[in-house]
Amino acid sequence: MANDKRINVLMVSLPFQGHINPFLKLAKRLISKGVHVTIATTENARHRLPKMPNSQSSEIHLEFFSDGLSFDFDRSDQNSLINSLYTKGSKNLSTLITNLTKAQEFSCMIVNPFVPWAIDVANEHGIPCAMLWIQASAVFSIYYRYFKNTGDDFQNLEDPNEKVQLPGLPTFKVRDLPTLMLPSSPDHFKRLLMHLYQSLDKVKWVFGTSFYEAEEEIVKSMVSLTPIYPIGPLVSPFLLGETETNVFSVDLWNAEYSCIEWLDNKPNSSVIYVSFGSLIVLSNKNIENIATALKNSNKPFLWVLNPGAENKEGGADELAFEILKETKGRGLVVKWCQQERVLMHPSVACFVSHCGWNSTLETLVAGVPVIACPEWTDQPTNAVLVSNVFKTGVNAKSEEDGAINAQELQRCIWEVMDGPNAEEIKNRAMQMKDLARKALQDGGSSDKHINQFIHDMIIHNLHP
Ligand SMILES: O=c1ccn([C@@H]2O[C@H](COP(=O)(O)OP(=O)(O)O[C@H]3O[C@H](CO)[C@@H](O)[C@H](O)[C@H]3O)[C@@H](O)[C@H]2O)c(=O)[nH]1
Repeated sequence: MANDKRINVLMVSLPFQGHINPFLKLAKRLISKGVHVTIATTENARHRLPKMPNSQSSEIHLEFFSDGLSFDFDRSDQNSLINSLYTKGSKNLSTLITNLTKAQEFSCMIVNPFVPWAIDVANEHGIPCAMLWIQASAVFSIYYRYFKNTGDDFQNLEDPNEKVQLPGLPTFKVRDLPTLMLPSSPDHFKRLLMHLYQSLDKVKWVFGTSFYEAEEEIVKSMVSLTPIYPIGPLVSPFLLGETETNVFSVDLWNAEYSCIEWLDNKPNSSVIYVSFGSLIVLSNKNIENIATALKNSNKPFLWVLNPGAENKEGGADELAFEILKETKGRGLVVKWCQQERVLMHPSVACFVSHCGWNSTLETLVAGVPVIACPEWTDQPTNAVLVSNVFKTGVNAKSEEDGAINAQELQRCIWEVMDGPNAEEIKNRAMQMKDLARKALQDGGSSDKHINQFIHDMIIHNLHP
């Protein structure tokens, strides 16, 4: 084993876009402070993420291990993927670490929460472990109280309208909680989260991708339990007004650059941007309801109906064609765009979003008001954060079956763009933009947490 005392960090994440990108952003921060970073992800990333930075051209060293499944296995079968990662992926990661540590010593392994078995692998190898929580600190805190059963906070999860009052958070309803803890969620997710929370005593540091000023009360409420240190917003440097010297993000699909030219020809603060992230497959009913709201809103719109939206029912492309015909050139429908550039474009007025955490953080940094249409996992909770904590948008009430309601969406678009509260929402969004940028600047709250982490690793290297 090498005996030099430089700081080498090994990060472990699955190659989903919303999972690996925050790791790449953190890697950039650490590298800028002299830390050497290796990221290990599963082999299928090579095919899944066409724009993955390659090890030769980037300062990040990339390593791959097999998740134990064949190349053509359908990984949307999450139960099989999780099982294979537990039985085979963990062994393959361990072998990789054995080989890597012949040449270098790792001061820390930073793991993605959705691979909790990696915490055990770090422990077996005697490497101090940190976790980068890739969702809102609020979600970390809610799961914590549920999976560690810290009190009687959750009386009746069967009733979506039951109220839940948790420290540091506004009053929630059961329907606003992260869906993975609800009775309707498949057991494999609950087992995974239970394992994660049971393993927390083996984790030396928990970091969040958010920033202190956005979730101050929540962060404070965790101090006496397991503290979470926000080190974000971990978003693209472009959004933060920094120059991007190297590729530090990956994209699932190639972006359609025509969007920016199209936006260039629209008046300031006039366009509704619509996107549901990289995983959600919109039902035809939801596509139709969004289309109706956009048509009746009478404003220009840019809609990302991504390749995933070619849903099992079929017909998303035909529906998109119909919308464009009916709105007579007011809209543009694309399969993928450079979201960060779209959000920073002066023509964009608001974002109709599923409230995936990365998109939510990006809206905070860009100062763009949100109309939240959450679907599952952390999105309902993020939607409440947007409307009741950040106060940078509104939460569109869904129908009883969870579908998007066209009239409600149209009303929310009006509220955010033209209603009596529109100015206040925009002002609040601009305040958050300012706070988000300051957090990562020298001496900002996130910068201090990153410096403290590096300091702790140096001390550990000196006194292992
Ligand atoms: O046309 C597009 C659309 C999206 N994006 C980017 O894709 C990412 C999407 O991430 P996110 O908003 O987090 O959504 P998902 O891809 O759906 O992320 C999954 O993972 C997140 C992190 O765990 C969770 O918060 C979400 O609920 C879950 O669906 C963002 O960085 C966007 O900028 C683009 O670049 N171009």
